[in-house]
Amino acid sequence: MSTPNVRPLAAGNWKMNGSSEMTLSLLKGLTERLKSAGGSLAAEILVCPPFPYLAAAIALVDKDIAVGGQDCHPKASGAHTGDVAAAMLADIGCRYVILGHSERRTDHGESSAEVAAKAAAALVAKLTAIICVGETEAERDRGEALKIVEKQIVESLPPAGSASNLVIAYEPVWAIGTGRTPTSDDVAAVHGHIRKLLRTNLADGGQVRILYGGSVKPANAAELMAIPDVNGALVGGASLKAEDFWAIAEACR
Ligand SMILES: O=C(CO)COP(=O)(O)O
Repeated sequence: MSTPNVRPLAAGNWKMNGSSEMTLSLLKGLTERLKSAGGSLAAEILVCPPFPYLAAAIALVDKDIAVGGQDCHPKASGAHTGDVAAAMLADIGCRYVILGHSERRTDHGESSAEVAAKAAAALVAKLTAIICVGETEAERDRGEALKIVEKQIVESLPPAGSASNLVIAYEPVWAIGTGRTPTSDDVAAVHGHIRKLLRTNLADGGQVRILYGGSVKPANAAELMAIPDVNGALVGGASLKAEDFWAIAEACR
């Protein structure tokens, strides 16, 4: 549900999916829908393709659709084979970067301290950092969801974070790609807790956008977006189809 003075964000995380052809057809589909809708939606739209397709994506969209990376390195440059600096993302026209996704925490052993360092680098490069947090199924079953999310938030926040350069995404690990979602009450409890933490830790924490992610589909988007302190969605699978992602973006209001 809307938080005063906060524009929702509909963000598509393509993960390791896509091709040149798919980038072209998906972004054509989104820009055409946006044009038909009069040029803008209640929500800001963001797409985060894999690194090889970022430049093509930026060339295809006009400024009403933002493009972001899925990771960056904490250092500005140097001997880090395979990594990408935040300034490089900004240099080609990215405005956002997703950090600390649970798949990176698992696949690459990323700690919250590393996520905080990456977020600090993103802010220096004038990118908005989308910091992902979320509990595993075992942690939820043990009643530790709020505790885990709190620890991740507190440890991942960069010192200079503010509502203008920070977004938090709550993504329960067990809801990602599974078709399962928490109950509205459970989402409300976690988002409410995150809001409290943000208010405590940041001067304008009441204005930071908090996204929900994990099996968001056109069929459940409106219900999820109506929950207090849900200010948009971070969408995986359903962001790979223009029709589905558009329907979700329209529900982010
Ligand atoms: O991980 C996610 C987005 O970052 C969510 O993925 P799904 O929407 O495929 O569940």
